[in-house]
Amino acid sequence: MYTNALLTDLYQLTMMQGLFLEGKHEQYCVFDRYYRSNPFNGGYTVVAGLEHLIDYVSRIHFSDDDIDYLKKTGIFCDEFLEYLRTWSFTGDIYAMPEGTVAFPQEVLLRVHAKKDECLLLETCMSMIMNHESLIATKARRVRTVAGKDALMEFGLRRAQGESAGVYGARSAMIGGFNGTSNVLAGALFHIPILGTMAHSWVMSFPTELEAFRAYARQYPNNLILLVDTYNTLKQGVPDAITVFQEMKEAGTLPKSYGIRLDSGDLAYLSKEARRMFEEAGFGDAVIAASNDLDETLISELKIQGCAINSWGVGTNLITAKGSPSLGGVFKLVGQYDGDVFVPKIKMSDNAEKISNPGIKNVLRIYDKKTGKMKADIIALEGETIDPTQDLHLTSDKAPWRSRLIPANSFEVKTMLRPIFLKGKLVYDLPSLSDIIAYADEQMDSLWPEYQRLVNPEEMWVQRSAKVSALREKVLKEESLHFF
Ligand SMILES: Nc1ncnc2c1ncn2[C@@H]1O[C@H](COP(=O)(O)OP(=O)(O)OP(=O)(O)O)[C@@H](O)[C@H]1O
Ligand SMILES: O=P(O)(O)OC[C@H]1O[C@H](OP(=O)(O)OP(=O)(O)O)[C@H](O)[C@@H]1O
Ligand SMILES: O=C(O)c1cccnc1
Repeated sequence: MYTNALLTDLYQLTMMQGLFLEGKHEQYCVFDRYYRSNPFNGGYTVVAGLEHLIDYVSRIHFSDDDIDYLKKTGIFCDEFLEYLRTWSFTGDIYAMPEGTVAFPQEVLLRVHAKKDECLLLETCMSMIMNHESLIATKARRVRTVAGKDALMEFGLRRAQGESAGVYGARSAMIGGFNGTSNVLAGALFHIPILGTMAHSWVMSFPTELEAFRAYARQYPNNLILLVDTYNTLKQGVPDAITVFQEMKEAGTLPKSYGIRLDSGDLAYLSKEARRMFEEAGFGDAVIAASNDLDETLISELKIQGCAINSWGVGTNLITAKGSPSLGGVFKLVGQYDGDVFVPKIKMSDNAEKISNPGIKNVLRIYDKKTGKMKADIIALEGETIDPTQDLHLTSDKAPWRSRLIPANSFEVKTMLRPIFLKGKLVYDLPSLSDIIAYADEQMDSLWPEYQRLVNPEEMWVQRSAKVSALREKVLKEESLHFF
C-alpha cells in the first residue's frame, strides 16, 4: 500500500536525499506558515484543517511499497531509502486552533524539526490548510449575509474530487453552515445531514401532487417539497399547500415543513409563495432556495426583499468561487548551528514578500469592554505585553500612522497552541461542535466593518519592536552579501 508520505512534490524528496547525502538533513530548523492576502478580497480568513493535518502528521511513515516505488524511479540511492524506512516526524508544531480568525502575515502554524521533516510536511500541510481554510472562509462570508437563516451545504457533486467534497463539507460547518447533504461527511465528522428531493422524484409520479403526497407519506418529518419542476406558482406551490392542508387535517403536519425553489426569479417567487402560504394559513412554512447561490447573490436577494429563510449552497461554496486558492506559504525563519539559533529571511524586491525571521507567536489585543479585536501583534515567542501600561501601535505598512490603546482597557491572548512536541500529539482535539462555537465567538469579536463583503476594513497587524529590530538586523546582514 502506498501512503501519504508520497503525497508530496518530488523536489521535497530530492532535497531530503540531497541534504541526507550532505549530512545536513538533521539540522534543526523553524518554518512558519502564513498567507499574504485575504481570499475573496475579504477582511479575514477562518483557519481550518488542523484536525486533518494532525491525522496526516500522526500517521506519516514510508511503507515498503512506497520505498519500492521510489527505488524504481532510479532517483534515490539505497542508503537514503533505508533511512526512509524508519523515518517519522519527531518535531514540534504550534498552530492556531481551527475556527480562529486570522489576518495576512500572521503565523498560523510553526514547525520546529529536522530540516528533512519540515520539507516532507510542507506540501501536504499547505494543501490541507489552504483548502480547508479557504472553504471555511467562503462559508463564513455566506453566513455573515444569511443572518440566522438555515444554510445547507450542497456541493459534493460539483466538488473537485472526493477529498474536496468531504473536507469541504466539514469546513463549511466551521464557517457556520447548519448541515450538509454529504452523507460520508456526516458519518465521518458527526455533521447533521440534510436534504430535500430532486426533480427526478417529482417526475417519477404521474402528477406532481402524487409525488408530494408519496414523499409526505414516507418522510413526514422532513417535508421540503421541490416546487419548480413544472410551474412554481401555478402548480408547485398550490400542490404543496394541498399536501400541507391534508396533513394538517390528519394531524401529521410536522413543526418544520416547506418548499424549495431551484430556478427562476428567487426573490419574486419566494415573495409570492410566502403570500400564498399566509393566505392558506401556512405562514410559518420554510422557503428554501438553491441555484448557483453565493454570498453576493444571497445578499442581493435579501435587498430585493426575498422571503427565503433556508439556503442550499453548492458549487460556489465547494469550489470557492472568486478565489481558487488560499496562497498560504511555508518559509524557513531560522535554523540551528549547533546550539545557536540563526534567524533567516527570504529576500524579495517586493517589501511585502520579505519574511519575518525568528521564532514568533501572534498576540491578539481585545478591547475589554466590547470584547472586540483591536489589533494583532506578530511578536517573538515569549514576548509579552503588559495590559496595565499604555500600548503604542505603529503601522508596519504606514509608519506615520500610530494608535494608542490605553492601559487597562485591553486584554492580550496568545494565538498559537502547542500541537506536537517531540513528535507526540499534545493537543486535546476539540469536538467539531466546540470548534464551531469557538469560530462563532471569533467572528463575534470582529466588528462588522471587517466582515463586510466589499472593501472591508483591514485589521491592524504589526510586528513587535523586537521582531522589527531582528528583521532589520538580518536584512542588513543578508544585504552585505551582495557587495
Ligand atoms: N431575483 C434575483 N436576482 C438576482 N439573481 C437571481 C434572482 N433570482 C435568481 N437569480 C439567479 O440567477 C441565476 C439564473 O437563474 P435562472 O433560474 O434564471 O436560470 P437557470 O439556472 O438557468 O434556470 P434552470 O435551473 O431552470 O435551468 C441563478 O444563479 C439564480 O440564483
Ligand atoms: O446550485 P448549487 O449551488 O450548485 O446547488 C446544488 C444544485 O444541485 C442541484 O442541482 P442539479 O445538479 O440537479 O442541477 P441544476 O443546477 O441544473 O439544478 C440542486 O438542485 C442545486 O441547484
Ligand atoms: O437535498 C437537496 O435538496 C440537494 C442535495 C444536493 C444538491 N442539491 C440539492
